[in-house]
Amino acid sequence: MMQVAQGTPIRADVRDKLIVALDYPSVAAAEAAVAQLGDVVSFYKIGLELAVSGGIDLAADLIAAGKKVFLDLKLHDIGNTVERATAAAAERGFDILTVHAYPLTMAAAARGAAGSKLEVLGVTVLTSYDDADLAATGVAGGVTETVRLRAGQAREAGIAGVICAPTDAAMVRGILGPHMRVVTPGVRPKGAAVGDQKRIATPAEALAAGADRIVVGRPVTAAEDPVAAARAILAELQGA
Ligand SMILES: O=C(O)c1cc(=O)[nH]c(=O)n1[C@@H]1O[C@H](COP(=O)(O)O)[C@@H](O)[C@H]1O
Repeated sequence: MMQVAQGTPIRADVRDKLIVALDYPSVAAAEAAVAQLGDVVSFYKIGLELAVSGGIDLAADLIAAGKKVFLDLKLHDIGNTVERATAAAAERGFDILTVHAYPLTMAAAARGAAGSKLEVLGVTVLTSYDDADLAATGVAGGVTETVRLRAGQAREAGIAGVICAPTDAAMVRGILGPHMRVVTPGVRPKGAAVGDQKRIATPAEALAAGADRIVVGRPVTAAEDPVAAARAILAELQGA
């Protein structure tokens, strides 16, 4: 990895590769984080905790401020419900929406997003799962086999791409080819607390394996200095 000197400006295309997960218990806490991160971060994720706490409406303010916004609801329901919820997310101007990578769910989301800029990403196997966790759900194959199957099904469904662990990214990139999206959570800078993640890699490793973007939560949001943490990750991505 090339070292990027401290203070080197981060290119806009590199900035968009870091998606910071706003996993906060209130809109006020999320707004404070966004204000603190300022121009350093250009892409945010609104996930379950913030959405349940009234955070979906925060997207309009973020979009008005020129940020990109990822709505992480990991939808999985009957086709009609998924299609309509996806169309509603597209209408609200989100850039990314997640669904679980089941064929009928992905196909319904593809219909809901048709004609919009919304990128639907299929969650293959959660980064907090290992082979034993997956087996406990009744899925027959291991993590690698299941990610391989679901990545192929995402391609068939005509959605924009997938969410996978950085440790799966090289295999997934091989299945999806150069034009579909590969987005990886489970990213930990060297020395960062791992928490409940099980299949992890560093920001530079994720990019080298073929990820377009990485999703990072606690290594930024729980850092003593979130701005410095985000800058360090961006410098690592720029040097990768
Ligand atoms: O869809 C996701 O974003 C997601 C999928 C996955 O397999 N694993 C995963 O951690 N995520 C999300 O990515 C973020 C990771 O947060 P940290 O572990 O704090 O970096 C959380 O908001 C998770 O909900």
